[in-house]
Amino acid sequence: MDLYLYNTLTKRKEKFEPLNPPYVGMYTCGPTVYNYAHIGNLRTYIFEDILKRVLIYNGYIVKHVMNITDVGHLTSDADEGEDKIEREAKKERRSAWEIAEFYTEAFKRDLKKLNILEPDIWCKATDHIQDFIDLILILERKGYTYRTSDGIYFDTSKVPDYGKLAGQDLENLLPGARVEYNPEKKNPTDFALWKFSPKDVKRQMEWDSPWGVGFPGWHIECSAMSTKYLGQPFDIHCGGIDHIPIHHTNEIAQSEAAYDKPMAKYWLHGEFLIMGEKRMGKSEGNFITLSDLEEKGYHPLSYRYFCLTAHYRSPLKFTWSALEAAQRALFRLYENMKKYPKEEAKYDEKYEEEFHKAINDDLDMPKALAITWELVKDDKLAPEVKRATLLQFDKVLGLSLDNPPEIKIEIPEEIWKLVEERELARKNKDWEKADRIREEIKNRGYIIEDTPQGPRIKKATPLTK
Ligand SMILES: Nc1ncnc2c1ncn2[C@@H]1O[C@H](COP(=O)(O)OP(=O)(O)OP(=O)(O)O)[C@@H](O)[C@H]1O
Ligand SMILES: [Zn+2]
Repeated sequence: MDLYLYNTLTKRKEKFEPLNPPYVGMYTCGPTVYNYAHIGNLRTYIFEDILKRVLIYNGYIVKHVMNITDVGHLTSDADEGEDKIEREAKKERRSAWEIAEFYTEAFKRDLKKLNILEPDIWCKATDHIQDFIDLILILERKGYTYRTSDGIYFDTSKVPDYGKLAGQDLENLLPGARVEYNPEKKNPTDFALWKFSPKDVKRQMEWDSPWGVGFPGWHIECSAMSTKYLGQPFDIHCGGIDHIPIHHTNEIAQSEAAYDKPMAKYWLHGEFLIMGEKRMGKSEGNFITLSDLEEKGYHPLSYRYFCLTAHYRSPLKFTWSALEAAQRALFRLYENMKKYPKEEAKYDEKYEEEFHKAINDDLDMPKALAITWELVKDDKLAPEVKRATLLQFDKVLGLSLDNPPEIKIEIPEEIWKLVEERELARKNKDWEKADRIREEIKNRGYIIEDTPQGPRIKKATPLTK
């Protein structure tokens, strides 16, 4: 079945035709590891995971590379301000290396909790300094670079189709860059390939280079590492939509200038998770982490399910009530799954075809979920066939349907005591007392649900409180 994907480069949904089938090279811009990922960042990694699973579902052999930016990402994407890692190191009074290591591990744990398949190659910027220098040397030799007092810059006016990814004329590009326009730059859109260490502050991360001691620009990192591991051109490059006008535009400019061939064939971008009226962002100061959700009684996979309810190219507004609804739906799916007998069966071909069509239509996950529920509600299908079909879908959904998780929460001893007291009151038909205890338990942050198997205790979420 043909697979269609929306390509930011051509602004069209295109039939996916890899350069070297059945192999697919895929590069996803990884995190800048100066803090925990927020659930907005994680929405992008969930979208990329769905993309990768859909490719695998279609029989492709995917080589997935993800970088870790542990140096060079400045507080402004326009090459101004402090290095995010060094700034955090100062704040936390730890070394920049420790900060990077700590948040890299935290990031990997988040991915695991969300059932995100691990990349085949993780590449860390600080392990590839020589690769960056080599690429800058090629650009220098070809006349694309110039020197200012604070670094080596790329001259974007030398690239006739600069900005083609964003599809705007240069006047409209990079409003941020123009505001903070460094007067030594020849063009507002020019960007740093190598920055010199400042004279007044000692940096923790810095390296010698043919131009002076300093550190790489953020964009050169992804250009050099993607080409090193996937060649050029490679098939798919992705990230969040904020990467279109600056980061990916600059990656394309450097890589194509260096090698005179396209960088990647397909460019896919995930829309934002919105919090209130703005995108969720560390720099926006309105962010929530996966641990915040867990502390409030939500399972990470409920967040994954929540993300699947929207198309990756639509903004998604985060609300607690929507997350609550997603958790309920997911756990209803688990309840159904547990009821089906674990017998060998083949999946239902009609449903599988519909599901496959939906995912191959530019990853239409809301439709794929609707088909999933249609299947669950279909009385004509044998339960073991339902199970087999759901397991087939789960190769893409990634919701652990074969092994539904429980929400593991620590229930304090005192709450158990109250639960037992309430059970006793109920046995004695003292309903008033039982209700009083239920209220008491609720005030302490837990919810009792009476089920035929006895009481079940859950941590109260902001909505059930
Ligand atoms: N609100 C959001 N919704 C979805 N994806 C997002 C959001 N904010 C950032 N992203 C994406 O998350 C990924 C990781 O970004 P990165 O680690 O560079 O975060 P960041 O830019 O430092 O975060 P922030 O801008 O929030 O401080 C990128 O692909 C980026 O496009
Ligand atoms: Zn990148």
